[in-house]
Amino acid sequence: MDRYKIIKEVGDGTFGSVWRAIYKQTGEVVAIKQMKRKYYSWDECMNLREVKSLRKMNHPNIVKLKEVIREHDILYFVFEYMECNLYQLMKDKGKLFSEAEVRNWCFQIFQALAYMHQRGYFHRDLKPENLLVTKDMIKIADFGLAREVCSLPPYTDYVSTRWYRAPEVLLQSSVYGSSIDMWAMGAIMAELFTLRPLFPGSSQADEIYKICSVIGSPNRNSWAEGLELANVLKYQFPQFASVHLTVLIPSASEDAINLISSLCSWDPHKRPTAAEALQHPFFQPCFYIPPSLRFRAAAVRTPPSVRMKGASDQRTSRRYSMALSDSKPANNISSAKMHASVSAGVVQRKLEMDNQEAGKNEKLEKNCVKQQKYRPPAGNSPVSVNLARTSRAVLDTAEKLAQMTVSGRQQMATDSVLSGSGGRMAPYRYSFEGIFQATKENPVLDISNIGSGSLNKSKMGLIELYYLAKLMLLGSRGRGKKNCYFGH
Ligand SMILES: Nc1ncnc2c1ncn2[C@@H]1O[C@H](COP(=O)(O)OP(=O)(O)OP(=O)(O)O)[C@@H](O)[C@H]1O
Repeated sequence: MDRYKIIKEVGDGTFGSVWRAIYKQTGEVVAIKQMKRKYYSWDECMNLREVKSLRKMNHPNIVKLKEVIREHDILYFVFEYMECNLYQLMKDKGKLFSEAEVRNWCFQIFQALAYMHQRGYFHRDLKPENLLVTKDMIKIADFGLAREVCSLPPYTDYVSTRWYRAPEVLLQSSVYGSSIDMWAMGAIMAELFTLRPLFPGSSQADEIYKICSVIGSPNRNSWAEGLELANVLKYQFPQFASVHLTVLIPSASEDAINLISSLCSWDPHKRPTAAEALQHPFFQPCFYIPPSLRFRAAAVRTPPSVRMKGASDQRTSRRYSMALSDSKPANNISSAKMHASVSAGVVQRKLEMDNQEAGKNEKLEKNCVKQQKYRPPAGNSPVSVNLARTSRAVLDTAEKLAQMTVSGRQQMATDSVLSGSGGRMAPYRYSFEGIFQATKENPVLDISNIGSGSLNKSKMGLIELYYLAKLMLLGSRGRGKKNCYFGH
């Protein structure tokens, strides 16, 4: 730990306290989570869900675990540092977020969830406090409760914070799955619009009561399994008719309301998966750039303007991956608080984020995918099939278009023709302020902000115009098909 300079505490959770720190050698800012209980062996640490799941995740919207350190039986996780959590952001916000902001965040989170769920994990404790934000970027953190989809039920341990807890978990089902994350996302999305929790239950029973009072009590049609679960518990749902969510979330568009309603469906099978949610009309203005292109884009150039100072890349994290030292303690460290500089002691550190793990992961993913029931992305309506096709076409076209623009971009990078920021080029990063909300790490392209005055054509290269025109064309094709998704 003496390699880090501890700056200040930035969070205190159930299992650990989190500190902002600086990696002395490079000046990189990191977050160090000091676990509250002691760990007497490495095996114990490596068996932790947080370690097991996070070491397999490599996604721009999942907070990166850079290093694991055990020193004097105290366990530290070193993460990439994020400025604040979504709860803090909501708390400090004087006015409501714009729909574009909500969309941008949710799009990123659904991408991370799609990645995670596909790889056989679900988070189980999604809440605003576990969504970390730096500028336009949002990342999922706290994998303390993450579980493998393939791990065998029954799941009997405590999961999720009450306000975001899915009804099947409230009713003590032991066979829930990744759709509990989707429920939580519905509640979080609604909260982003209103800055108030949608189901602020004061107890387990009150939580169900609050849910009934918003989405209406379940019946045989909406959730037959739920009635059975309630029956087992001898629980009777309070009787409520549903309230139209527009009444509770007046600032949200019809598309947003439609997505929140499907996410907050009683029946877990009726909730969209993360991959399906990404194709919802609410995200129509967002544009997803496939990971293959992100890699190429990153290889071209990374403008300093969008890169966190000292933020590490994978190469940096791999540098620590082999290290595993074991020496005698020199000083004892207080388990209560970390000090500005910690002396060297029994140090064991490890980080696993290599391709071998990724390989293993693919296998797991395949197995999991096999076991999952196939569900068509958007019901069986021809409209939804069209939508799915349109989205696929958008992706394909994006890939082709971006391939076309790679060389052009590279060439122009040298003469700054396209630069919107003093000669700094941003391949695939669309540096035109107010138009594109995209970063290398999370290239979400939001064209919803394009307005008459927002384009500075003099700064815009032909390639951008072509790309933009294509996007708008593709985007407009889907219009008029809204509100038909997920059969609603
Ligand atoms: N990488 C990070 N960068 C900046 N702040 C962070 C980071 N990770 C965590 N935090 C802050 O610390 C808080 C607690 O972290 P975390 O949720 O991981 O701890 P926990 O003990 O598992 O909490 P919980 O009680 O939710 O289980 C977060 O809400 C966040 O504000």
